[in-house]
Amino acid sequence: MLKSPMHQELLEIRHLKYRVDGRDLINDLSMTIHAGDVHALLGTNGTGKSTLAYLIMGCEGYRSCSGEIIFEGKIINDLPIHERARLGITMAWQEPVRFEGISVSDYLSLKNRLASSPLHPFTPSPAYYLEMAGLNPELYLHRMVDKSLSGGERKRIELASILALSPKLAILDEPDSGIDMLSTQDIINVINAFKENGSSVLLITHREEIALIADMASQICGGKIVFSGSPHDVAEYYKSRQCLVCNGEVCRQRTD
Ligand SMILES: Nc1ncnc2c1ncn2[C@@H]1O[C@H](COP(=O)(O)OP(=O)(O)OP(=O)(O)O)[C@@H](O)[C@H]1O
Repeated sequence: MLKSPMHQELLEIRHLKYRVDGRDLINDLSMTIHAGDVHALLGTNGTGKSTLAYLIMGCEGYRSCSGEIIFEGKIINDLPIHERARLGITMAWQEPVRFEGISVSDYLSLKNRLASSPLHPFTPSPAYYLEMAGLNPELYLHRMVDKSLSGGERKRIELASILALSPKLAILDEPDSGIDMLSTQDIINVINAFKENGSSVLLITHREEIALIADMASQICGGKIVFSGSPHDVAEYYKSRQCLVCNGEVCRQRTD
């Protein structure tokens, strides 16, 4: 899969709307992610971050939206999830998937798209991906992907597997959620590894210290992007928000 030239628009979302039971979960949302960038999406609970991720990925039940989702210049609204994956969009779920009956090493080898490319000068091993995700390969390569792994360990293995896929766009939905032992530095290492791999990242988080490692950031509120800019500016804006559970009204008044 050829990488996009750096800094061209990789993903453009134009006037996206997604309505459930008479409520706009995503409300006229527009944003752009440039090739090679880590773009942080900051927002409090229930503001539509995961919904946006599912819409970009084209998950079941999330395809009847209006507006445009454009990937590398092509409107992908009508494409099912597997075709979007084939284009190079991949997502790490908030709650990682469990693949039982397979070793961690085999699981990461299956996902290692670079290993099947004879053109790639350096094929990272499963051990490399595990280390990038903060797990000691000696302790984990031969473990089985089953219930004996803790939630945090599964999440790290999931992140390692997304890295191995080397996607054009990795959507990381709260990579730090539910795993207090996944330190900020570990997350920074993983994000940097994505960048080194040439992947762009949509980094979903509600922690401004995580957003600060991005190249660009946007704040989502009430299903709408209310502010985009440098991670520092967006983090400052986010810290000064006046609502705990945000429906977008207060933020929209600030930007109108
Ligand atoms: N299928 C659905 N039907 C009705 N409401 C939904 C549905 N999916 C999501 N919602 C609601 O839409 C809002 C946005 O949900 P979403 O999961 O996108 O929030 P989030 O920003 O990812 O929140 P968190 O930080 O808590 O994960 C929430 O109020 C949620 O309850």
